[in-house]
Amino acid sequence: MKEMEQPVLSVRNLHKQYGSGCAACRDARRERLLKNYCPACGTVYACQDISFEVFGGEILGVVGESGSGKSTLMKCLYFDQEVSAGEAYLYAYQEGRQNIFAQSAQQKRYIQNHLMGKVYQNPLDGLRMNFSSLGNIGEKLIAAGHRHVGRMEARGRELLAHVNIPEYRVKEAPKSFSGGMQQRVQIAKALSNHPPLLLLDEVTTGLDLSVQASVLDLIKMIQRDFKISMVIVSHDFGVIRMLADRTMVMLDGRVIEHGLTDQVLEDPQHSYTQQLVQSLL
Ligand SMILES: Nc1ncnc2c1ncn2[C@@H]1O[C@H](COP(=O)(O)OP(=O)(O)OP(=O)(O)O)[C@@H](O)[C@H]1O
Repeated sequence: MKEMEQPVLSVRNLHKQYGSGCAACRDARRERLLKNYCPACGTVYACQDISFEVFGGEILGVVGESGSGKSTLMKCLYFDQEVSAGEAYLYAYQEGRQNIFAQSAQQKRYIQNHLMGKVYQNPLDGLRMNFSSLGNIGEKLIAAGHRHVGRMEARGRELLAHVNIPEYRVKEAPKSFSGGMQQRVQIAKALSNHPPLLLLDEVTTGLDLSVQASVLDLIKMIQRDFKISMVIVSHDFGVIRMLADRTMVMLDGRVIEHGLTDQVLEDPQHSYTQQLVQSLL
């Protein structure tokens, strides 16, 4: 019998709140929230009880309006923020037997440096603007324990060529690049250690439409060439439709719908998803 495929990432009951809560909003009293916000104490319930899996080579899209909790979810997954509760398992880490949220700071750094890549909406968060593009990739390789300068440079050149940075510009710093080129360097950097999982947070937001299209094409090409699993967050269902195999719709910190992207598009169940799909027509 064929063994069940193990998920690359499995997230269970992830919860993130900003604030300690009060008698009016704790436990089962969440119906008293205004969207994700407790008017009595100001606590924000940014992510509530989020569970999902990502399988080998697939793209999971996360779509939702501003403030629905998408970026918080990504920050928690990449340890940019501590979760308030919940568990996550990466198959590449101890064969998925250890909750990565419960690991030491050192182990979390190991996971960040070897097993995950993240591409931020704002290139300032993912790149050192004054380092050369090759230097940015070198930094990530050094953090993962590489020391051989020649091999690191060769890897950097190979990756930058893959994301279409011209060979003659690889020693330039990203600060002199266009927004689209900066995102390409971020993607190359995130890929440098062959991570099994890539997290992309609103990576095309703010780019011109034609530049957006070229970055989306690049993401599709990377998935095809490297068979890498991805979680892609966007407020734009058009982006998710183009890239994601499965889609999770978030509203007010909760997942309100989850399914194959085609299914969600053809037969949206929740009224909010219906509005999102309508807006695409
Ligand atoms: N550091 C923080 N302190 C308090 N509340 C926060 C903090 N960061 C985010 N929030 C709140 O958490 C909620 C979710 O924010 P988040 O940035 O995850 O949403 P989003 O769906 O990514 O939206 P956007 O695309 O606009 O960033 C929002 O209500 C936001 O105000």
